[in-house]
Amino acid sequence: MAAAKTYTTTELALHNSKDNLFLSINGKVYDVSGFIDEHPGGEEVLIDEAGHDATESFEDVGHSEEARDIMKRFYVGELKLEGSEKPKTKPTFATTPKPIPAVEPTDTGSSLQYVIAAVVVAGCVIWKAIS
Ligand code: HEM
Repeated sequence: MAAAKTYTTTELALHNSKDNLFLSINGKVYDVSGFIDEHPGGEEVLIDEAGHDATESFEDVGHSEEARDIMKRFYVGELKLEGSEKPKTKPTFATTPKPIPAVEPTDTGSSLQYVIAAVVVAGCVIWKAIS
């Protein structure tokens, strides 16, 4: 089997017309020119993503396993990132980390100490009273 062709984002962007429509999903490049009319989600969404990295929009739709199988038929190569580009892959968690709330020092500890002391004192008093 021939080695997969590698496409830069610039090369990918050249395949942006309806009859020559490439897009990239999770670092792989697909030629979906022949699938536009069959796409259950309609042709518009594919045309909108023509020549682009469509990972986010593809994953946002929540495509089925069947869709991912169909996709393999259109695989033409790998996306090569240029310069400072970051790879787009399926985010399995929120990409913006939530700030971890700072643990504010509370006086819960010291009030608990007062409660324990009060219980001990009360226990002693009761024990004295009944003995
Ligand atoms: C090779 C690429 C793609 C393939 C093989 C593919 C295949 C499919 C299939 C089989 C479905 C039917 C539902 C399912 O089985 O999940 C579907 C629905 C859909 N697809 Fe795609 N798709 C591709 C790319 C995209 C892209 C890039 C978008 C961009 C937004 C997109 C948007 C949608 C939408 C909006 C639906 C309709 C979902 C619904 O009605 O619930 N698809 N696609």
